[in-house]
Amino acid sequence: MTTSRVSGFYKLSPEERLEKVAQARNLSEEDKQILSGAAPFPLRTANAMIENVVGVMSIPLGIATNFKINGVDRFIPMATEEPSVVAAASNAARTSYDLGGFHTSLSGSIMRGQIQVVDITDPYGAMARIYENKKEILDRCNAKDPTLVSLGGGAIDVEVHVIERAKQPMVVLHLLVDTRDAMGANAVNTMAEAVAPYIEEITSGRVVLRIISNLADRRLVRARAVFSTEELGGREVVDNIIRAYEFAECDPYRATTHNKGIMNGISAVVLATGNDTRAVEAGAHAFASVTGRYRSLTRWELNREGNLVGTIELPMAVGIVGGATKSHPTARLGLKVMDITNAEDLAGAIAAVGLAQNLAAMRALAAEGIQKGHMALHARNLAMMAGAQDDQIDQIVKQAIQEKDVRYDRILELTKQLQEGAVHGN
Ligand SMILES: CC(C)(COP(=O)([O-])OP(=O)([O-])OC[C@H]1O[C@@H](n2cnc3c(N)ncnc32)[C@H](O)[C@@H]1OP(=O)([O-])[O-])[C@@H](O)C(=O)NCCC(=O)NCCSC(=O)C[C@@](C)(O)CC(=O)[O-]
Ligand SMILES: NC(=O)C1=CN([C@@H]2O[C@H](COP(=O)(O)OP(=O)(O)OC[C@H]3O[C@@H](n4cnc5c(N)ncnc54)[C@H](OP(=O)(O)O)[C@@H]3O)[C@@H](O)[C@H]2O)C=CC1
Repeated sequence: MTTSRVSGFYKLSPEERLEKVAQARNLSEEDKQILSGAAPFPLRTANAMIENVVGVMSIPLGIATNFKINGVDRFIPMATEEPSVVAAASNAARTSYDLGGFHTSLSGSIMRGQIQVVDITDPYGAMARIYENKKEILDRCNAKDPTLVSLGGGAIDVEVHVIERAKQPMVVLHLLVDTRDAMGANAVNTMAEAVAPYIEEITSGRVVLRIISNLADRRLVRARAVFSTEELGGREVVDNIIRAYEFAECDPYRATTHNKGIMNGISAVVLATGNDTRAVEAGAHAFASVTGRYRSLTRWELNREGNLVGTIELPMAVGIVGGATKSHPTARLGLKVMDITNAEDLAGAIAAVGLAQNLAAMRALAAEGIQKGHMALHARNLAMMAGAQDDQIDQIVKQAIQEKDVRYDRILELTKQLQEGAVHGN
């Protein structure tokens, strides 16, 4: 892989950017057609993916630059409708590049399936009977997914919880399943449904729900990076970033927006790789409140050299097989662009983007304010809304930024002026 540290990538045309990525990653002509949207997403594929299909909806796909993750340079595909997100991620990653980039780890690839058992008279007796029959439970589950077992995964353990606060006590069996390179919801749900009649037999209770839990606390990803205080704008800016982080740690109103900023990056990569954005988002927000207080998913501190150290920790249930990861042609290429061939590296890359995204937003908030960078990029959107032609957008945006007036009204005026001028000029 050539370097991901590409200065001025954003100044190239979309075709030139694609060519750079294609050269670095050996993309074929067909790959390029798919990524650029020149090869339309087949309706037949869409119709096989969801129900009542009438068409497809396109979302822009950008490439974040400057990411070095565990010593490997990676281009990061991001699918998002929000301006300044890709720029921000690239901007923050840039300030960590020369200090070694991002380092990541994953606690495992274990998901939890929950089996809820009600109408039980002796919940603690039932709990004991489940543990006594653990081997048979796991064998029955694993018989349902020989592929997963052959890959070193499968059901590996059970946990039993008694919920006493319910109107009637209930027993909840957690099936712990190593889903390897798959997100695992279908695999886990299949096992949970298959084993439920046996659980009823053991417990003399009645099973109601049999479903995966999205609080994937046995699949925690962690990322760490050191960011250059000098490149972030100096000690005052960095001190303000730490104050901003402390604000999020202590106040749920701020923490929610802080974490939304993190998810700007995370959801964009999750979507670009065909993974389930809702599963990751639900897991992230639940994890942010497991202590009983909703808090930041990141932590920020200074190292001995006075540089900023950022860390992030959250559940990351993503796969490189299963779901839409292989059936969606662009998602498949998302992994190729990143040069990722296992779910662990994918989880690490997503966490790195979340960390960078958080820093970029906090730096802007703690220095010049978010609107300067964000609105300058949003202005292109506004110009298009105002009816500007492709060759008029740059001029209108430049003028609005110069005037420090990036509002739709003003951009509409500028667009009209330019278009009337062009008509009169004729
Ligand atoms: C927007 C920037 C990056 C400009 O920042 P800048 O200082 O004008 O950028 P620069 O010209 O000095 O360039 C620095 C690097 O940024 C990147 N970059 C620079 N411009 C572009 C561009 N047009 N397209 C793509 N990449 C760009 C690029 O990597 C470039 O490196 P180079 O290529 O020159 O070596 C900066 O102001 C920034 O990081 N802002 C933060 C924006 C942000 O966080 N947006 C998220 C949406 S707001 C939100 O939803 C979340 C929030 C804010 O509420 C969360 C929270 O509250 O915590
Ligand atoms: N609450 C939630 O989050 C829910 C999410 N979903 C959806 O479930 C989907 C994800 O489920 P998932 O189980 O991952 O998808 P799949 O069932 O499509 O894929 C998983 C299967 O792929 C096979 N496989 C092949 N290679 C590997 C490998 N290297 N590692 C692991 N498995 C491998 C396995 O066996 P085999 O070949 O036998 O299939 C495995 O069971 C997503 O679309 C998600 O939206 C569904 C319900 C609820």
